[in-house]
Amino acid sequence: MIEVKHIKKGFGDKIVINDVSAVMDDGKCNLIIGASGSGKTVFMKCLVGLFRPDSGSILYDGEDFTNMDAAGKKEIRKKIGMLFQGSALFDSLTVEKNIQFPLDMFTNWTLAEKRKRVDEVLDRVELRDANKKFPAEISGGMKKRVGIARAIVLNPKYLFCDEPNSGLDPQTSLVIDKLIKELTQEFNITTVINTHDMNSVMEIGDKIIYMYKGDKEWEGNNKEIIFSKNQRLNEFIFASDFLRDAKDMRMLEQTGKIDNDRNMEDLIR
Ligand SMILES: Nc1ncnc2c1ncn2[C@@H]1O[C@H](COP(=O)(O)OP(=O)(O)OP(=O)(O)O)[C@@H](O)[C@H]1O
Repeated sequence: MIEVKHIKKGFGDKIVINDVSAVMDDGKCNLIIGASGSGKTVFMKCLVGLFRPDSGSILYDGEDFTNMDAAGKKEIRKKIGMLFQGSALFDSLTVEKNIQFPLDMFTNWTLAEKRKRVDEVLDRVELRDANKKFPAEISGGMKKRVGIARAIVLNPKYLFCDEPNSGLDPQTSLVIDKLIKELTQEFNITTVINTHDMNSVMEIGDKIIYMYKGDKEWEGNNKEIIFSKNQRLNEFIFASDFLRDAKDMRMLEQTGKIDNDRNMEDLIR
């Protein structure tokens, strides 16, 4: 569990994160959503220690990360996996060397042990036989899988994903979302995801935190979001007429006012 308590972060006299508190749950996909510039990336960077908040604290399973010394922070960082936007693979390294990289950095394992672990995670993300390929030789979806394999190779307790679906088609995005959700549940990882993708919000949003101009404007899950009366959230999520109609239909459906078994042909005839 990650607890965020009253963090503030600004640059010069511009406040970017304004007294935000939140809890990121174990075994859950915790999504941060919000318009461009609302502070999602700065928030995530505060969480992983790339930015130091101006005030407030961040606790990793009860340990105060914000005020730890460098050695303590390094120990927490070893438990963090990161999936970067655009996968951020090393182009000159093969798939297996990319995945092996964190093992080279953080373990004293033998080469045989590292290879075994790389094969295990490649198998888990369903990328068997891709070991010797270079990033340029694989698709965007496969690159994401390699990024995920690298992020989980050290068995992280916490997983951060920055826009995991950027650049992917809707179907591949769903497959990647499903994989992240499965891994989160399987290994009881505290997963934090920055996303703009409304499919992800609806599919894997166990907890959704909506940021608006540096404030936490709304928090809930993918069932509650349909019924939210928060106007800013609704304007953000259901931006088009089509999505507004879809929301209305879903609400009617969930409140039992639409019979799902009705014969649609009768209705439109
Ligand atoms: N290092 C920095 N120095 C100064 N201002 C910054 C810095 N990083 C971010 N900002 C400002 O903080 C605000 C929030 O930026 P942030 O990148 O967190 O937004 P975001 O919600 O992640 O947007 P997007 O969805 O476009 O990635 C922006 O106004 C940005 O210009």
